[in-house]
Amino acid sequence: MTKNSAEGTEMTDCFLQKRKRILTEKENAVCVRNAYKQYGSKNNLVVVLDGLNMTVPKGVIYGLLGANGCGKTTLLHCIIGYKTLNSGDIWALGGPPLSKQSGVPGSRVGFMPQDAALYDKFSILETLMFFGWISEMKTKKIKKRSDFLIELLMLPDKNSIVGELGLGQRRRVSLAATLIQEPELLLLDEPTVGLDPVLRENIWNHFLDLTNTRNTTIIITTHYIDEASQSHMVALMREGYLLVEESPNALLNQFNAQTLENVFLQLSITQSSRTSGNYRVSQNEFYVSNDNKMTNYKKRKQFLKKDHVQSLLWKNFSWMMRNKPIMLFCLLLPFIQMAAFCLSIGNDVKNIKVAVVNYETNNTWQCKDEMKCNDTQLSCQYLKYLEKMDLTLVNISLN
Ligand SMILES: Nc1ncnc2c1ncn2[C@@H]1O[C@H](COP(=O)(O)OP(=O)(O)OP(=O)(O)O)[C@@H](O)[C@H]1O
Repeated sequence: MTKNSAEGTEMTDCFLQKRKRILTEKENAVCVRNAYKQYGSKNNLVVVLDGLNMTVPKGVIYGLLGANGCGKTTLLHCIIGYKTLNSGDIWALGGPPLSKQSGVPGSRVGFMPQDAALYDKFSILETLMFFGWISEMKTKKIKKRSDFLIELLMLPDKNSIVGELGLGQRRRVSLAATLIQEPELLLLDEPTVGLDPVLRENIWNHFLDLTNTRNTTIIITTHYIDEASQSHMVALMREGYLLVEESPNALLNQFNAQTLENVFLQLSITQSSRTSGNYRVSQNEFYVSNDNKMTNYKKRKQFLKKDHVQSLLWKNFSWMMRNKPIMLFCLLLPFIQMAAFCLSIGNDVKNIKVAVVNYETNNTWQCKDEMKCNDTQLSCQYLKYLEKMDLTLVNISLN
């Protein structure tokens, strides 16, 4: 356990108790009940979530631990609505999985995926501007917060191009993009993997600050047990469900252990020795009734949002400014096409014989030299016009 967490364990427990007391069913940030998720078909079936229950009260850091491939990412994807459960229920911020909540604006949720999903051509600042705008933030606030996050996450110059950054730096930019909007709920998939210890400490202090000052809820997946011990709640995921979901201090007391690693070892051994997978250390105290499921689900989906359109236009514009030759070609292409068309097949025909059958003048083709306003032999006009072009008119009779 780090110095920070050791000092804060008692405070953390008080903090958690206080949160629990004031919680009502509706106030949980995330609730998962009997979640079942499988991949593949009969011959190649992988059960990733197997009756998983999870309760995340508002305003806590929830550390989700588990071995590689145990299903942490899948669980986060189901909470944000990117993937759907085969069975079971999920409530997030009082409604269904987040992407299915029409009324949940971007500023309420931040998700940092495991792979930094960033636009390579943007600079760091442009990336943060883009994510800020699509979360409906004001430009001035984005700039201020960008400066803070660039310093906090020890990022290189704000004008550095994302595509030219190292993998670790790109992940930090991705974290900054998630944090820029100060959302109500943060879901972070291994945000600190491979980071310098000092930087990890800074980031965790910021997380603690967010929960204290803004009541932000943070679900964070990690492989580092010492890191997770700084959370207000930790959960250990194994074989498709959570073996435990408690505050670190309560677990240490309950298992009479010195470290969380010991607790998890005991739990894993106990689980392995049981034939059935029904052992659960803690039961979820904050059950949410079905009535809440549709909360926030009534507003109609907005098809076009001004901020989204602005962000996308800006993204494409800045791409064009960086690729001037391609932009010029795109702008000139219609003119080039028009010119090519006119030069190749759009010219007037010349030096060909044109057969004329003119019933208006009874094929005599004796047009008056001067036409008057009330003359009806308009064909004469047209034939005279044709004669002026380099055409040879031949009068023929069809009789
Ligand atoms: N789209 C998919 N199709 C088939 N199997 C998948 C798919 N996505 C994930 N899996 C499998 O589901 C299991 C859980 O994957 P998941 O990425 O959720 O685990 P994880 O705990 O996040 O792993 P890690 O810590 O390595 O990121 C793995 O065995 C993985 O191979």
